[in-house]
Amino acid sequence: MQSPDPHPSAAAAGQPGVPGPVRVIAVASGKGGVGKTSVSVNLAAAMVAAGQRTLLLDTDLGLANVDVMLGLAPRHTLADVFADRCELRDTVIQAPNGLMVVPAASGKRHMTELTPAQHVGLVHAFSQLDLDLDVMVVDNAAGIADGVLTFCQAAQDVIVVVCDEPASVTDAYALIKVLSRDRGVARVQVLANQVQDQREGRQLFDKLERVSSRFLDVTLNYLGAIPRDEWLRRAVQRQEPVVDAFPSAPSSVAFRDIARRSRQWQSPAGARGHVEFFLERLVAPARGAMA
Ligand SMILES: Nc1ncnc2c1ncn2[C@@H]1O[C@H](COP(=O)(O)OP(=O)(O)OP(=O)(O)O)[C@@H](O)[C@H]1O
Repeated sequence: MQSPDPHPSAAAAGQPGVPGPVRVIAVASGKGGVGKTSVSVNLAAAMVAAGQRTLLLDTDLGLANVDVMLGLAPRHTLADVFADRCELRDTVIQAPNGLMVVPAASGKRHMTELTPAQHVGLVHAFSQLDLDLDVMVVDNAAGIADGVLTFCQAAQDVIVVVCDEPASVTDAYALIKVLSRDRGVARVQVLANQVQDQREGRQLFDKLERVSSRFLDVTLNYLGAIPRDEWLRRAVQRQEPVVDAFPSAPSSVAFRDIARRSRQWQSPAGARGHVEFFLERLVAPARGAMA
């Protein structure tokens, strides 16, 4: 990977041939296995189906599985970019449904944590990517590692996926707490996954909301719920998004509804809504960490 460009955000919206506003949505969960990657893949696929040019970025260098879920066989991954074996643009692959994907690499234990220099390098690499995008969905690793927090802090919106297990709720709260206290994140979207019914989703949100409003200075929005759905499991087996494989499945209907509503989110005050905003916010904590 090349050294950072001193002017990484030369692109300005409105100029001919220059990418316009890109909404960056980070998906995180605290606890692993709650369905974060399923949510990232299907939300991104639903956005593509709605006509939005969407890139799905897998940042889980330890247990990456976006490519597996989509049946892709990447030649290069994010891990190759960090090892100077290729450029970021070489990693971008297109899924059959038109979704653009930057895959990570599975099993690189030594790479699970990005160093501040790697963050800066990634920022530089993104600034060189000449893609016309409306949305970038960032699938994060489970947990509250620095890299996860940095990606969430840099995005305009953070979706925290939670399911009805005590550890999921506790870990989601821990994630929201560090995002709010240490990273200044003021708003978090909560998505309940694998619910039996709508009431269960709302109850999960209420639990989180009660404790957050008492102890934290953060606004939680209830994004909705994805039902526990056998069709989603079948789609995972087929290595396809459920929204494409089984469009009328209950989970597909829920994903499309959430994708539609996410288009109506207001940008937080001060956010310019461009990919440069994401890049600058990624690079800022990295510079701080190096100082
Ligand atoms: N709404 C759902 N209905 C039925 N099964 C689901 C649902 N969401 C996720 N699953 C199943 O749960 C399993 C874990 O999902 P997924 O890999 O998306 O979780 P994750 O949170 O990304 O895990 P990790 O933290 O390991 O990356 C998958 O096998 C998937 O089939």
